[in-house]
Amino acid sequence: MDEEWRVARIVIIGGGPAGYEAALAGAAYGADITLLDSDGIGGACVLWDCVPSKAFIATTGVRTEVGKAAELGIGVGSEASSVTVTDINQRVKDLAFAQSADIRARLSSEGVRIVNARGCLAGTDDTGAHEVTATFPDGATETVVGDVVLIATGASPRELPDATPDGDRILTWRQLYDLEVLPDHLVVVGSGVTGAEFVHAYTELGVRVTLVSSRDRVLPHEDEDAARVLEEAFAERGVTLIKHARADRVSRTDEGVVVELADGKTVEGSHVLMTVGSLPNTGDLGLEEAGVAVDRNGYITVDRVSRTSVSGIYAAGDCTGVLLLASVAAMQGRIAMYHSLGEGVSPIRLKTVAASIFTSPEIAAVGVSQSAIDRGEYPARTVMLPLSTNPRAKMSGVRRGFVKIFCRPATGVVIGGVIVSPNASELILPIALAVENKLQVSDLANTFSVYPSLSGSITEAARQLVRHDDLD
Ligand SMILES: Cc1cc2nc3c(=O)[nH]c(=O)nc-3n(C[C@H](O)[C@H](O)[C@H](O)COP(=O)(O)OP(=O)(O)OC[C@H]3O[C@@H](n4cnc5c(N)ncnc54)[C@H](O)[C@@H]3O)c2cc1C
Ligand SMILES: NC(=O)c1ccc[n+]([C@@H]2O[C@H](COP(=O)([O-])OP(=O)(O)OC[C@H]3O[C@@H](n4cnc5c(N)ncnc54)[C@H](O)[C@@H]3O)[C@@H](O)[C@H]2O)c1
Repeated sequence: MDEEWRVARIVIIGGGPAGYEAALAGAAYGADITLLDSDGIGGACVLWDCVPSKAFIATTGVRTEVGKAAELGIGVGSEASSVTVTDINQRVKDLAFAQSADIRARLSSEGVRIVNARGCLAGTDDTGAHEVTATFPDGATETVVGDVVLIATGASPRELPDATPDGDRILTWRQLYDLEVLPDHLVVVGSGVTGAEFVHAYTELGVRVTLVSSRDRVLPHEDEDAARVLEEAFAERGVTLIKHARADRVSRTDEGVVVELADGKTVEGSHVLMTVGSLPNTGDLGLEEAGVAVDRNGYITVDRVSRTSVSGIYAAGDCTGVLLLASVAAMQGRIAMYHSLGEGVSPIRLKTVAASIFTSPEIAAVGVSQSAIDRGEYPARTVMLPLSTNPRAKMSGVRRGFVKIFCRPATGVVIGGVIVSPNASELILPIALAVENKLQVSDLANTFSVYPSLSGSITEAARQLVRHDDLD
């Protein structure tokens, strides 16, 4: 006898990578999916953060490549290449909106119901199913019912109380694409990944940049050797780096802006870009009334299969504060769907996440970090191979960069690595594959790499680890 299964009703709040990837995963299993999004499908990731910043950096990189031509004997220079910032910004915005439209079309074709509304938890009905109030832009409301709710509302730029962005001179990274002229002198406050990427991009366009870092170096959470390489690259491009400097207040002057630091010093510029982190979009979701636990910073507490403290309510992406990356958000969203639909699911493993910083050179890393090894948290053998000896690097005029690989001392199993080079975001994959699949350094070492290639440094680094591996 054929058994009729009731189709699971799933309500997803937020249409970024966490929400839309979950919707696609749920739809593939035949669930009835309603996706509520207030600001555009693709989320902040596609419209304001990841996608536009990477498109902007891809554009600015062209100017740097042109600038390198003279060194290789080609007679053009970056001074000759003019910049029309309004054209660059328009192309970036067009790409972002096109990407958003592609995702919307895909969701619709998979049968996902997309609702342009803000979602808020509104209790349960008689059957125990979760109710969500959808508030439309005109103020009208509708109640949507789900057996399962996924919260995927992302995060927003953190603002300092005395540095309110005005979209003109005091800017968040989401306001950069509306600039009609390039800043004469951009002050970037915050030396995390976002700050570093925009320092890089604007120097590529020839803009004078000052970076205000509250810490003793750029990229305080990343590999120290990689951060040092980036500081050298910044210094070469004339970036003024002010370390141990906390911005307290930013105000407008007749000419531009003045940033007041905690030690009483000031920094003047034409514009300031605030990159001082993000805050989760969890304030107006009815979480407290629903009993959904959040941490002291407002991030929703989840376990490794994206469950919150309330049965049937899941959360994924930046609103959970678990590694703020699009790839992690998407994985958390998919895992939430598989788990809620009773499919086989592996809990998320953060040690296998590969990530990249899109500076020049790029910095990509996966697995255990050098600092964790240095602290004695993981026994490991390590190798760091500079790119300066790589033939392909020499041919392309690449002077900076390295490959690091970390492996277990006895077995040679690869547990992490860092690559600093052009296209490190692409080159990290073999190391990520090795970490994910517990491959040994001998597996990497015995793999043919193309000659000449930058990836040759990965196999060479692995060979150096094999050579010292007495116990295998
Ligand atoms: C400048 C920058 C560059 C980045 N670059 C990269 C990168 O190169 N690679 C990478 O992996 N990650 C990158 N990230 C991180 C990445 O953008 C985030 O991790 C990703 O956006 C998280 O996706 P999400 O789905 O959790 O949230 P979001 O993308 O923020 O989407 C959430 C959506 O939910 C909507 N929403 C909020 N509240 C409600 C509500 N109540 N009802 C309905 N809708 C709601 C929001 O408006 C938004 O549209 C970058 C971040 C920044 C700031
Ligand atoms: N390429 C990528 O994948 C990419 C790009 C951008 C962001 N991201 C993600 O977003 C996350 C957040 O990065 P982020 O850089 O936006 O935020 P962050 O929180 O990592 O860095 C903000 C920095 O600003 C500093 N700061 C805070 N207040 C300050 C003040 N008053 N004065 C001076 N400095 C101050 C902090 O000490 C910190 O170093 C990253 O961890 C990453 O996961 C990823």
